[in-house]
Amino acid sequence: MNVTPSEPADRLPVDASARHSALLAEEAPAVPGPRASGKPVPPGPGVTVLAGPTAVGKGTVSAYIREHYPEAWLSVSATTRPARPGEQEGVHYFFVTSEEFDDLVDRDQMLEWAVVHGVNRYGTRRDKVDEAVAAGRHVLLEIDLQGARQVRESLPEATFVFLAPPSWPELVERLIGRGTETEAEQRRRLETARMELAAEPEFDAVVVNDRVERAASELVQIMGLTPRD
Ligand SMILES: Nc1nc2c(ncn2[C@@H]2O[C@H](COP(=O)(O)OP(=O)(O)O)[C@@H](O)[C@H]2O)c(=O)[nH]1
Ligand SMILES: Nc1ncnc2c1ncn2[C@@H]1O[C@H](COP(=O)(O)OP(=O)(O)O)[C@@H](O)[C@H]1O
Repeated sequence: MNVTPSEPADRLPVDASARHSALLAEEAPAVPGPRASGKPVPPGPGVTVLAGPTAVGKGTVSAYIREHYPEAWLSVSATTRPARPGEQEGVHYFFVTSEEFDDLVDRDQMLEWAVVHGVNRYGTRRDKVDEAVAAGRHVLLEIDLQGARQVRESLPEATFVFLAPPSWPELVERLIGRGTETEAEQRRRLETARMELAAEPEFDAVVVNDRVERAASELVQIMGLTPRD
């Protein structure tokens, strides 16, 4: 008798909507609600750190601020990841080789740096931030949680803002909707996101990214700038 062996369920091909439902069906972690900063709004220029789980919209909110609030100074990170189509050197990132990144670290030029999502290194150039603060700018660093923790060690006076999703299902939707990661990578990032959400109490304030303009307006207010609604 010729019997076709059945495949284990986890190797069966599943369509995208089934994968989507599977990711959404997993137990949702607690998602923090809005929390005002306990710290007073800085009277002058200073550094604000924006962190939060993958796909919450950190890049989107930062891009909105770059476009609509030219008075804010957004740090441009150095990264070893290759540029994506449309990304410009010095605008989105400083794209450097692994050797160049090592050199920046060895010369203590990095305010903070981290391996993000297990592959590439990202870091903030200390000299650029110092220059911007000295020039009286309100500085925004959009970095990951490991980097935020390092900045808290070296610049405890900075303001630390956690960007939270409106809900866990919405975060899953944004990650899937962005469509830039494989399913395995999405799963890995969602596991990391669970840990990142648990770090919320380390931050001075929580801004919920429900609508980009609203979240940006709340963030610039925390930075000491005047929001435009
Ligand atoms: N620690 C640290 N993290 C950074 C820095 N720049 C970007 N990141 C983080 O790196 C991650 C990857 O960013 P990106 O390359 O734009 O990829 P994408 O978010 O997956 O589209 C995000 O979580 C950023 O917050 C940095 O200078 N330092
Ligand atoms: N307030 C929002 N409402 C709906 N979708 C959003 C919002 N903010 C961001 N997004 C979408 O969510 C996805 C992830 O945003 P992105 O900025 O890439 O996240 P992060 O930089 O935190 O990884 C993108 O497709 C983006 O267009």
